Amino acid sequence: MVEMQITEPNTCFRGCCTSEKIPLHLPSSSFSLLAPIARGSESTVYEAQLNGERVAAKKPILSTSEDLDKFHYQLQLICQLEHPGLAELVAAHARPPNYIYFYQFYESRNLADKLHVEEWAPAPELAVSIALDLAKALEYLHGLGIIHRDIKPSNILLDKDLHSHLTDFGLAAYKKDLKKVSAENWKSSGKPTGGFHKKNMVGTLIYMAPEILKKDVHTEKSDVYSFAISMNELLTGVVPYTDLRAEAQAHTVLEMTYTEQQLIAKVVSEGLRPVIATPESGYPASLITLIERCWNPDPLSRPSFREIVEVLSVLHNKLKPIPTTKHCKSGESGTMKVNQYQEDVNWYKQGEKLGKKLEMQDRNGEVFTWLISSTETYRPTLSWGSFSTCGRRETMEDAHFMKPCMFDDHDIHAFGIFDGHRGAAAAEFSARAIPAFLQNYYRTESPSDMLIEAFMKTDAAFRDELLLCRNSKRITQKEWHPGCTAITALVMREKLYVANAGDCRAILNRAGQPFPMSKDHVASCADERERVTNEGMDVKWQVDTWRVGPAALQVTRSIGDDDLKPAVTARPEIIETTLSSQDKFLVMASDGLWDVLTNEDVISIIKDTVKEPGMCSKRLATEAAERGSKDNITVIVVFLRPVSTAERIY
Ligand SMILES: Nc1ncnc2c1ncn2[C@@H]1O[C@H](COP(=O)(O)OP(=O)(O)OP(=O)(O)O)[C@@H](O)[C@H]1O
Ligand SMILES: [Mn+2]
Ligand SMILES: [Mn+2]
Repeated sequence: MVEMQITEPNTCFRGCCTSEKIPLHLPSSSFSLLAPIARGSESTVYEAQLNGERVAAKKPILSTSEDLDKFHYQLQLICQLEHPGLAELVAAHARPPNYIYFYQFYESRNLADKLHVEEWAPAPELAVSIALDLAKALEYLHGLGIIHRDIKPSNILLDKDLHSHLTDFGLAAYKKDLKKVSAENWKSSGKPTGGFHKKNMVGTLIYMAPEILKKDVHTEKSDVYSFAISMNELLTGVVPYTDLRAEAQAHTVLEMTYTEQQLIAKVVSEGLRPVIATPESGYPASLITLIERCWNPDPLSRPSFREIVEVLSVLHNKLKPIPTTKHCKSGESGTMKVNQYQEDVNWYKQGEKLGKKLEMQDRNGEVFTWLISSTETYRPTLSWGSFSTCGRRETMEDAHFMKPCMFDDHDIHAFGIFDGHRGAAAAEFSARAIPAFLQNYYRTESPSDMLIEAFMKTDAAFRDELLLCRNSKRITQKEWHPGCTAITALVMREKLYVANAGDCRAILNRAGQPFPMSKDHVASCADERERVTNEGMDVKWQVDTWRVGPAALQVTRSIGDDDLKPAVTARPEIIETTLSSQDKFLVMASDGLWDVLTNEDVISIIKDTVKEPGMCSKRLATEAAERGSKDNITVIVVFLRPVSTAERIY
């Protein structure tokens, strides 16, 4: 216990904080900060010496006068507290230039580290006694009219006898002061621990009551909810939702992941809760029932801490010590590590190899009439460029190709974008195979047929190749079914054909207006949903949208995805049009762009960008990333009219 000398007048710099117990200003010689223990977004906690004793020094980052006001508010509040279940403030320094809280040092770390770093599994009677300590402390706080607002295992400190002490009063406030706070204010004032700071969001979010996630005002009952989530974590040893949550985003494919937004939605509207402790683990049913009551969606149905203390006290008296059991660690869920399945397959190369095979086939010198120059007089003048970025994703699964002057003809050009899911394999393969097929399928009836053939044949070839690799054990994972969406534009003299399967998109700037050259094939589109269902594949609303089959694919057409064939077809939809001088440029992109930019946005962004297709592509991708796109982004811009040098140079 640290014995403190108090120098009068014992107040903070402003004179608003007073205490009879602890000093509020200290000679600088009396303390020294040693190593930092924890760095939060709003404060750093140090191991420190105060008059020769070991303490924890919490130094908040105070950069605005608001922060200073908050410090004084918090200090006044903490000075009122005295309870064995709360971390004990032994001194404070509340004068410039130093604003520091000094707490008694609790040596057995915080409950989160204890559970997840140390993998500590307390015997049931110890877990119940920790819960009881905590419930008593909260009953005490609520009795003073104070709401803690940040109950979570990392704010529960254990002393050497494993008694718990609630700390971190950074968000604690008198209930009377909270009433007036509007949702908006709260959102910004609760920035650091309150969790609306993106970086820290998840850690705290999972303890927040549904009404808080809906931005209602905190009440005692929201503390009850956070208490329940924390106690269940103590009983199970599992971080809430880690069985569901993983790093990757549920995007085109739902890879068992829950993004933050989706988690909120589920907790709020579907009553999702962490997996609850089971009676087999040695906990009495009444404790499990109590937790369920405490995380009831309706705050009014949750018990008060007075009642919780009653129930826990009875339990505590009843529980006989039983041997400790080791927690079962939650499994490595989530992101598929595709690279582990396929070590030495280069899918670009596989696609190229296919092209070589096709070239060797006999062409017979046959040329179809549609390949012969038409009599139309209009000819677009093309210039093209592309840009692609991994964006915020860890892996790049987009691929593309640009093939000008096909068939050695200056008036025939092709461009394609492929957006992979469940790995990049299908996208990389298709980016080489599609142009190869186009080169070799001119004996079809029409350019549209040629495009359809190219897609269908590429899909078949890719799935064959995958099977081959599986049989030769170059791919070890049986249940790996990579796929990609695909879009390909073919400019043939004055004609433009766009083949699309999936959710990439192409638009023309026609007379200044966006002119769609493709339709998104996603399960949220009723026609597509019906088509897939008729093919005998389930389409269900999952997490955030309609999704296809067990793989929960968001798109309804793709190359690959052999677990979903034939319902998720590779057959593209073709849109064709005749180009005229009205048509300024074509923009094609993967959904990473269209997720955040409308067709109109795209047209207007190019309008004020240097008229160089590569730069336009880059500008669009950058803009999309800035607007929050979380996906890979690939853009191809094709100007269809001569661009003046003045504009090019800018
Ligand atoms: N009195 C103490 N004794 C030992 N360790 C402490 C003490 N106070 C804090 N810590 C350690 O520092 C960590 C952060 O403390 P605290 O929650 O008060 O800071 P914070 O900056 O508000 O954190 P947060 O990121 O939750 O907002 C605790 O989880 C604990 O590991
Ligand atoms: Mn904390
Ligand atoms: Mn905090």
